[in-house]
Formats: sequence, structure tokens, C-alpha cells
Amino acid sequence: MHKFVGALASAISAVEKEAPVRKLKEGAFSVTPPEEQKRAIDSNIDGKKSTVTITVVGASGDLAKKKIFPALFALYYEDCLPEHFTIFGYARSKMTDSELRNMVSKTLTCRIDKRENCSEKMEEFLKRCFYHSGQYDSQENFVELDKKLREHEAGRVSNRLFYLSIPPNIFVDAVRCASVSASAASGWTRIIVEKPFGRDSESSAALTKSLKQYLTEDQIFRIDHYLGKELVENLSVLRFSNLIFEPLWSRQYIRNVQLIFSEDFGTEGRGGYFDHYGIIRDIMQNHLLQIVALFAMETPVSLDAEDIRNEKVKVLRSMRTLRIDDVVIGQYKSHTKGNVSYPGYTDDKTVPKDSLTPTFAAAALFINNARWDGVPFLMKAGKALHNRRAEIRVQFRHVPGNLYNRSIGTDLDMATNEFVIRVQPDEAIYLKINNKVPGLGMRLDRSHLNLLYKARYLKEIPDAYERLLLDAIEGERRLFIRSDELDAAWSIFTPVLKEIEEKKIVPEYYPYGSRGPVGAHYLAARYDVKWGDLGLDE
Ligand SMILES: NC(=O)C1=CN([C@@H]2O[C@H](COP(=O)(O)OP(=O)(O)OC[C@H]3O[C@@H](n4cnc5c(N)ncnc54)[C@H](OP(=O)(O)O)[C@@H]3O)[C@@H](O)[C@H]2O)C=CC1
Ligand SMILES: O=C1O[C@H](COP(=O)(O)O)[C@@H](O)[C@H](O)[C@H]1O
Repeated sequence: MHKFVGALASAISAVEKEAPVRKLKEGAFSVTPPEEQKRAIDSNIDGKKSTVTITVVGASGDLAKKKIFPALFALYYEDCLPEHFTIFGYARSKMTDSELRNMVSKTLTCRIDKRENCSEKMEEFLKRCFYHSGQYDSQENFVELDKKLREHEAGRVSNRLFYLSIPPNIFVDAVRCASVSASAASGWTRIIVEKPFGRDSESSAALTKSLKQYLTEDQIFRIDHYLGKELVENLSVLRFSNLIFEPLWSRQYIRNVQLIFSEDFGTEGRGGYFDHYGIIRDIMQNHLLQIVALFAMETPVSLDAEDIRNEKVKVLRSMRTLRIDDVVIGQYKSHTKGNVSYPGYTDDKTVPKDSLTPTFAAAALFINNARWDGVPFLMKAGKALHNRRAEIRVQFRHVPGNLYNRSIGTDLDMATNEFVIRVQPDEAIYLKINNKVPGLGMRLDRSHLNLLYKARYLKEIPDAYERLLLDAIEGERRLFIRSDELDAAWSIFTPVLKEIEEKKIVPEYYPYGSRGPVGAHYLAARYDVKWGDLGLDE
């Protein structure tokens, strides 16, 4: 272990020294550099120039305004969109092109490090945005859209991407209309589908079946935006391109793994949606489980999307079905701090007063394979907690026969190494080590080998939606969920979700802004684990 720590320390310091060189070489190691992606999109087919049209279905909605249009603009600013592209907004609301542009312009921002020509770029971008109003289940309205798209494509090879940013009950109608009446005549047609992909195994399978009436699996891009987060994408790089991690990545050295998600705000404004799903479906079954799959999978044959997704499916299928004893659920209640009153979950007008929907959950999951047998993967996710954070914590075993036991003491959590990947906010990767406090005596303390992104990289980190949109345009499926992955993910959670609902299990109530229900600690303690985010030196 000492050798490992030493090697890591010198690796980190070497990386730091190399900073200016790396800046010059930026992009040199990327799997598909943006320039190459652009070339691929711009390529001619049979000597004809091609074009891409991105239609945001549900353009008047929250996600479209907050994430999709800003991400498209960021890609445009970075020169990552093809030379010829058009963006269409589609929704029932009546809007002119100029009203859409006005709405979109309010949410566009430039990166801190990319302010040059920002307003000119915004103007240029907005000129490429258009709007068509229509119903989501009207073939006729989609035929009208198709006509407009063709006018913009002007005889070029047409590629069409539809982003379904609409509530799930209208997914299938919109897919039917888009594929039957507005598919690309000559190039590809792809559809990005937002979660939720059903609410259990059966409804998810039914959704997949309905989508596949109109689309092939290759055309469906199921988005989980956590896969587009910088540090989640980096997981494979850490594991598979550094010698020091992979040998330790198993039950032999790892005591437990923790996936922690917390938000310091409630479900206000989204209560209607949330009450039908709850935190397990909203965060655990997708975002956190996807991270587990990437964390725990075996080395893929290559970086090809199918090779990676094959490994993810394998590890998900090796996971034990979650049991009710291994789950704790909670719901936030109102809380007054100083003069400020924070509402409880059921104070939201769109939530039934007697709702038992969990806004917090903790769970212990296990992977029944040779690498991970017996290692608890603990998940914790909650709304209206004391902070906003998403992180992966890896707690290592103790050093056998440690010479420094006397100096370290008996607290296992103080004695052992913990490796933390902080996905957000303030992205960082750090390793907690035991270190000698400088001086003539022999006193040890806990120190961090810390790769803090904002100190190391000057570049602003792109939003997850930028990466995912670019991948979808380019046809890169690595970061999208395949249908068998989805089936495997639902199999783990469906029985427990049904049991919670059928038995009407009452959640443990916790005050808005607190650290969540105490039951989460008992659950962890049952597996000899302490949540790492509550430690003194976290
Ligand atoms: N908002 C977010 O932060 C996130 C959202 N998602 C998912 O993205 C999708 C879009 O989310 P969001 O933008 O919040 O959704 P919205 O509720 O804002 O709906 C988007 C648009 O769909 C139309 N719409 C809304 N309700 C109905 C209805 N009952 N019948 C027909 N049309 C309707 C509205 O447009 P109009 O009336 O003009 O037709 C609305 O502007 C959803 O699947 C959501 O689960 C996923 C992650 C995060
Ligand atoms: O998918 C969802 O994610 C957001 C959290 O996303 P983040 O990128 O802001 O961490 C969550 O608030 C929402 O409930 C959920 O549907």
C-alpha cells in the first residue's frame, strides 16, 4: 500500500508539472476529437453535402429551455455542429420563429473562458432556430413539419435528430408521428428519449416494444445525463489507463463503495411528475446504477459502444435483486430555520396530502460475481438535504499487520484509505492517505492527494447535455442506454418498488435541509460501513 501511495503521489505531482505541455496537446488523447466528429458529420454522401436538423419536441418546456437549447448553442460556439444545420422547436404552444428565438435567447450563456464574440455568435445561432406548432399525436402536423424541414435541407442529404423533451405519456405518439411523417428521406433519423423509461420492468418493456414498432434499436438514444458528466466519463479512463487502480479494483482490496447524491432543494414545481416516480426511480435506478455499472464492469474488449454496453449489461445482470430489508426510505417535512420556513414535500399543491412517495432512499446492493462478491455498494439519494453533491466513495480494507497501528489507532475509517470521485459540484478526485506529520516525532495524520479540477484545468467543464447531444449527432452510442441494459436495471429494483407501494411503507420523515433519515446509518452499520460524507475529514 505504501508503494501504491508513493507512486500515486509522484504521478499527481508529475501531472501538475506537465500542465502547460498538456494545454498545447489538448485533445491529443480523446477517443473522438471534436474536430473529427465534425468532419464525420460534414462528410459528403455521393458527392452531395449533408445537413443535420435537430428538432426539439416539447420546445416550450423546462428541460428544453434550461438544458437543450443552451447545450446546442455551446456546441455551436465551440464549432462542433456541422457546417449546415438547422434547429427546430416543436410544441403545442403557439409561437412564431421570433418568439422562440426570444425565449431561447434568455437562457443562452457563454462560458467564462469563451466570451469573445459571444453576442454575435448568439445572433448567428438564433438565426438558425425555427419553430413549428403542432400536436404530439398529429400525423398532419408532423407532415407540415417535414415540409418545413425539407425547405431548410434544400436538397442536401438530410439527417434528422428528434429530441423528445416531453412527458412520458406522449413519447410513443410523438415517436410514431416523427418516424412515419418526418423521417429523413436520405440520411439517418435518430430519436433521443428522455427518462423516465417506464416505472417498472413491465412498463419499461412495453415502452421499448412500442418504440420498436417505429424505430430500430440503433435509432433510439435513451439519455441518462449522468453518463455525460465529466467525472463519470472519466471513470473508465481512471480505471483502465492507470496501472495503479485496476489491480486494487476488487473485493480483495475494496471494503465498500458508496454512491451519494443529494440536493439542497425539494421537488417544488416538479411535484406532479415526482410523486408518480419517487427518488428510487428518479435517481437510483438510472443515474446511480449507471455509475455502478461503469465502476464495476470488467475491462471491455474495446472502447466501441457495444463492447462497453455488453460489459455493463453483464455486471447489472450479476447484481442481486434488491431486498426490502436493504432499503430505507424517507420523505422531507417542513422546517423553519431562523425566519425562513421551508415547505414539506406534501405542502406542494401538486402532491397529494397523504403521499408516501420517498424523496430520500438508501440501499445496499451486491454484485454476485468473482470480483465483487460480498462488497456492499451503498447508495444514498435525497432531495431537500443539507447540501448539493454527487460523489463516488471507495473505502479500502485495512493494511494487514500495519506497522503503524499504534500511531493510527483503532478507528478503521481513520486507518484505511478512501478514494473519492466528486462528480459535482467542484469536480475533484482525491485519495485520503495516512501521512507522517513533519517533525521529529512520529505522528500520523490523514491527508488528501487532491486533483481539484478548477485548480488543474483552466477550461470550463461542458454540461453533460453538450457531450450527449454531440454524440447523438455523431451516432456515438457509448453513453446511451441499450434496451437490455434497461431491462437489467429494472429487474434489480422492480420487486422492491412494488413491495414499497403494495405494503404502503411509511417513509421516515426528515426535516428540510437536514442530513436525511437516521435509518440510513443503521443500514450502513449492518454492513460495517460508515457513510464517508459524514466523516470529519471528508
Ligand atoms: N426538467 C428537468 O430538469 C428534467 C426533465 N427530464 C425529462 O425530460 C422530459 C421533459 O421535461 P420537462 O421539460 O420538465 O417537461 P415539461 O412538463 O416542461 O413539458 C415539456 C412540454 O411538453 C408539453 N406538455 C406538458 N405536459 C403535457 C401533457 N400532459 N400533454 C401534452 N403535452 C404536454 C408542454 O408543451 P406544449 O404545451 O407547448 O405542447 C411542455 O412545455 C420529461 O420526460 C422529463 O421527465 C429529465 C431530467 C430532468
Ligand atoms: O434526472 C434528474 O436529475 C436532476 C439532477 O441532475 P443534476 O445534473 O442537476 O445533478 C434531478 O434534480 C431530477 O430530479 C432528476 O429527474
